[in-house]
Amino acid sequence: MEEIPVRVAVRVRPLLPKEILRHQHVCVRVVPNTQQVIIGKDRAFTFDFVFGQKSAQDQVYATCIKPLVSSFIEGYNVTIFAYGQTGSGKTYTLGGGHVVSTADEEKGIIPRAINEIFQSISEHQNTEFTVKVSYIEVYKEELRDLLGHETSSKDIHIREDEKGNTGKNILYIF
Ligand SMILES: Nc1ncnc2c1ncn2[C@@H]1O[C@H](COP(=O)(O)OP(=O)(O)OP(=O)(O)O)[C@@H](O)[C@H]1O
Repeated sequence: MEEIPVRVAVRVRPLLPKEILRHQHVCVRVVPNTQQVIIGKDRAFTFDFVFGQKSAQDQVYATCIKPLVSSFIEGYNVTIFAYGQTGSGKTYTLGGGHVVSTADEEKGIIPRAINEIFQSISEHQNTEFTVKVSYIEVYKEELRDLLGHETSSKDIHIREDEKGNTGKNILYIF
């Protein structure tokens, strides 16, 4: 992947059944064969990646996440985050919801990336790996450990070290 530090992907989600029942309509149009969306009649915006209503989870993963996971496996720091108003599809795209019961093709970024990381680990028999995971919710300035409900929010700290890495004093869950 080309050396661009930040890339932005936009994904348009389909209308939900309740929105169809209320006769709501989609106001964003993806221009075919471009990375452009048009809002309303003529307000065009260009992004690094654009995914339309019919885009599949594997398409999103293969296009903009897989190359980052490969870089991560090679030792680079990588951040992927979803941003958008409530109900816009962040959880769906990240696939952090009911992962265990989700059909394979519906799985989002997190389970796909985890699979790929462990697949890569299993292919490197002579190397020792340590995988640490933390899953923290930040809500109204409060931190919550989503993997350990008994952890008090007071015991979780986000700190930055001299190299700008966060996580050194953050709570790790093994
Ligand atoms: N690409 C998609 N295809 C089909 N359904 C989708 C898609 N994106 C989102 N949805 C559905 O839209 C609804 C809202 O999505 P989701 O819960 O992911 O939003 P969110 O941005 O995480 O919201 P919040 O910020 O409130 O947690 C869910 O029912 C989800 O299944």
